[in-house]
Amino acid sequence: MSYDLALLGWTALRAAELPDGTVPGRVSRVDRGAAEVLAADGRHHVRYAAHVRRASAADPVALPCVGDWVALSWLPEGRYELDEVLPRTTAFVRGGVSRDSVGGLSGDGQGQVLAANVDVVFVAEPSMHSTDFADLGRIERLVALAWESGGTPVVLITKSDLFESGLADLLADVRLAAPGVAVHAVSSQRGEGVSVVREHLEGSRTAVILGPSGAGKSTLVNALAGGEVMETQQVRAADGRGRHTTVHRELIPLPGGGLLIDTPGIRRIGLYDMGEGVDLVFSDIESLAEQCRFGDCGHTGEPGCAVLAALERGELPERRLQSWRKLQREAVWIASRTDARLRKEQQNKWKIIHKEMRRSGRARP
Ligand SMILES: Nc1nc2c(ncn2[C@@H]2O[C@H](COP(=O)(O)OP(=O)(O)OP(=O)(O)O)[C@@H](O)[C@H]2O)c(=O)[nH]1
Ligand SMILES: [Zn+2]
Repeated sequence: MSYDLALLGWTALRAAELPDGTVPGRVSRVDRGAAEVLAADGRHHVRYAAHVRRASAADPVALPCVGDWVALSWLPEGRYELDEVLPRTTAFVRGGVSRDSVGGLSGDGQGQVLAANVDVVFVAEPSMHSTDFADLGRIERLVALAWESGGTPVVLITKSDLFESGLADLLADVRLAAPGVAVHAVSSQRGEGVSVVREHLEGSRTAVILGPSGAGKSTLVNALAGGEVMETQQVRAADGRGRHTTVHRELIPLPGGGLLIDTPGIRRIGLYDMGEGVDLVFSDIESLAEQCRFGDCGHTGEPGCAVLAALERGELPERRLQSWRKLQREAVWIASRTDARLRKEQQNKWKIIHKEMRRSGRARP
């Protein structure tokens, strides 16, 4: 069994970063301390080299994750070992804070990479869901998250068949909420817009689909995969063998080209991983704010406030301003949590250094 690495997204740029004497592979799944890796000569279950384990213990961000390109070394005992995680071009990092089992926040969190080397981030929002219409605020959050990862967001208004009458207006509103982002209407049920989604995956790009439960993500994945979410003949180089059994895979090569990453972590990803993406998704308000007379303008009635002026002229929707304020409050809070963690780390580091200094001082004759 073999894989065509180009169809898994391997590029000349990445090849230049591969250490001599190793072979490349892409992580399709991780288990504790081991990964499933797709390589030119097949699929391998590999353990991490000692230096990878050490680096990961010091900083969880160094842990291999789904989507990573890695260098494999052949060991004398006849198996591969994961020797290095190649530089990531993009990453979804759950940093600083993490959600605990009851959905609250636990402050002990350390950065954790949920998926790497994701080129395209589809943000799926149903045109209509139960009695609700598309939630623009949620789109803004997820687009911010997408920017933060380094990937390119693409908004998909799903289930477009349910809201045909208002679709044009809705798309216009969504385009205002996500400046500079491609916005498409999709109906997996009717097969409309699916080919546009596929176009974003051309060139063997890797994507994730974010969105609320019931947005139609799974239905869209099946539409993209042509009904079966499994490896296909096309991705596996011809090897004369038939299709093999479906294995739970989190990196899914699609028959039409391109790959999807679908993991529980990515499905649960939410607000708490946004960081500076907020500035990008609200670039219109940010640039208005730069025109305010006072550098520290709070946009609450100060003279010469460009933000409120735009609001009065009807150029800035009230909803969007509120959304921005809300996200900013949350971002500040998250930043303060993260900083608290950093401060603590710094303090610990200094404690160790001081201890060392005292020790070496005592040791002196
Ligand atoms: N009318 C209509 N219904 C759709 C469309 N796509 C999906 N649905 C329906 O919406 C419901 C939810 O779809 P799913 O694909 O399971 O949604 P999901 O986003 O994967 O949901 P989770 O797995 O909970 O995250 C199902 O009943 C689908 O049949 C569509 O294009 N039009
Ligand atoms: Zn202002």
